Amino acid sequence: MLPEGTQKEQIVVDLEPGSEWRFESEADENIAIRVLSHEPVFINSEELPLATWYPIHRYTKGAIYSPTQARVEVTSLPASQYTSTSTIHPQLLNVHLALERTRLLARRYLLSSITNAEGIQRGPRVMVMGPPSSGKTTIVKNLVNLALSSGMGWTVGVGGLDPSSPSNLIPGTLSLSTPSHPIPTHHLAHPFGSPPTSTPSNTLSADIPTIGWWLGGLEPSNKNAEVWKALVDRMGQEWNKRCETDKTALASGLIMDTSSAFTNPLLATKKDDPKARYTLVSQAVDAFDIDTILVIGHEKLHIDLSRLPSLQSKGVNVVRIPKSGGVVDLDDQARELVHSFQIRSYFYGEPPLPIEISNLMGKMVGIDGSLNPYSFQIGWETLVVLRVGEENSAPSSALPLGSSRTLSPTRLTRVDPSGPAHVVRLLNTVLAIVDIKPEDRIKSDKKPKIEEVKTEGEEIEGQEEEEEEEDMEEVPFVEEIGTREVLGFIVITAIDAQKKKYTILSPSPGKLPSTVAIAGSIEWVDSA
Ligand SMILES: Nc1ncnc2c1ncn2[C@@H]1O[C@H](COP(=O)(O)OP(=O)(O)OP(=O)(O)O)[C@@H](O)[C@H]1O
Repeated sequence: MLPEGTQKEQIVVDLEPGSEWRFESEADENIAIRVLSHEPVFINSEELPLATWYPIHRYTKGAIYSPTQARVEVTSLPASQYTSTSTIHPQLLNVHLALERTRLLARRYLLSSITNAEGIQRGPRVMVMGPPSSGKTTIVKNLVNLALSSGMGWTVGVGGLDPSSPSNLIPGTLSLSTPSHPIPTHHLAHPFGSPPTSTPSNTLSADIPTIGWWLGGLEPSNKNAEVWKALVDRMGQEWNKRCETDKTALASGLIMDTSSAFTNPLLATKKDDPKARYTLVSQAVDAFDIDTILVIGHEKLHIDLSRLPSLQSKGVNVVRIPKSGGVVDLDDQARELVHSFQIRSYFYGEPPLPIEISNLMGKMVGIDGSLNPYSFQIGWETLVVLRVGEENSAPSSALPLGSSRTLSPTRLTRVDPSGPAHVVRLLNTVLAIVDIKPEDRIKSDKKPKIEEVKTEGEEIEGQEEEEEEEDMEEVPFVEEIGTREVLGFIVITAIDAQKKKYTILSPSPGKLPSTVAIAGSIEWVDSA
């Protein structure tokens, strides 16, 4: 706080027409921005409100774009900041206008049966591809925000096929969300807004309905390719189901972020079809009926995809757009930090406004509230922890000579916490909770013990008295539950091997919606 009577010097950034002010805020740099002039100014195509402070939390990287001459005030200048007139906004606007035209024609067809020369009957379905740190997420966000700001009432679907930068859930998840208002860029936790499950309703970013599917890893690989395919198929079915009943969603279309692993032509190529290329790209195109692929920068990828027979036969339009000069190359440490932030804000809600910003004079945009996560103990036998996929089964070399594996690639393995290796592996593990219906149970003599979870850290009644030891190896559920949409996430924060109990962190109090959880390779330790 400044001593009374001292006037803090006003810091003003003047923006030339068509320029952007780029910033990278560091660990101790929380800033706020407000627009002083009457011309519109945008952050990732979300218009900043006039004369209202817009907070930007530490570690955020981004750019403020102004199509005309404009002035913004900042509370302090981050160490790394500059203005540039080389922006890709005009190209993004061109792409947006083409998509908007498709949406309008689709809506006329769907609502009034007015046909068009091109035979457009539904909105655009776009997939954005590019190498790591090429600006994929930023471009998706801009295109979504441009559509949501158009005043046409679109409800564009946002597909997250990049589990390392999940649209608005936890790293390791594939997601589908349908925002109805422009998505803000005030912190790096949720690039596409916060899921309603983790944040109370508010005025700025939350309340974005989101469905998630758990890969449990940060990218598709040859090892998890079959699980990935099953998840993507399910996502595609979900999207198509929605479009069958919701004409606005069908006309609004879908914009999809993808993993940078998609740029690897040999990803998921199998020995029995060695010539197959971009297998997972073709599969995603099929699952979502994608009609346009935007390739950022990468010339070879653009040519490869333009010539790919599976895409050519479907008439997929492959368009190359330039990479923004402002995109920041994120190293492993920065990525880990983002993941940790994302998981933390899933449980604790949006970070509170830093003191240096919350004390500002003048209007401030509405911000999300924090959450009160909840910790409790649950018995090993009560919480059934499973893993999905071949990765978790014994290596082929361990099989008897001459025999080959006939196991399903999406098979379930139950984690037996009594094995010392498992206990160590489960500590700090993020688990996805899956819904179990009565018909998912495989009938067996020994029934799985699925209990109600008691809250407030109480003992789970009756557990100690249980005489018959359950077979911890047995998976009492159909395989399909492993690739089902998830209900939420928990973290195992401690393990008591003597009492055979896990301590669990859950985003909200009350009993768990299900006691069947899927583990992956995502871990989290709260270091905030
Ligand atoms: N024009 C810009 N000015 C400043 N920063 C930018 C600009 N465009 C993107 N960034 C920042 O660069 C970083 C990387 O961009 P982004 O996350 O969009 O890339 P990506 O290709 O999706 O990355 P990933 O490899 O994680 O999938 C992000 O922090 C983003 O905010």
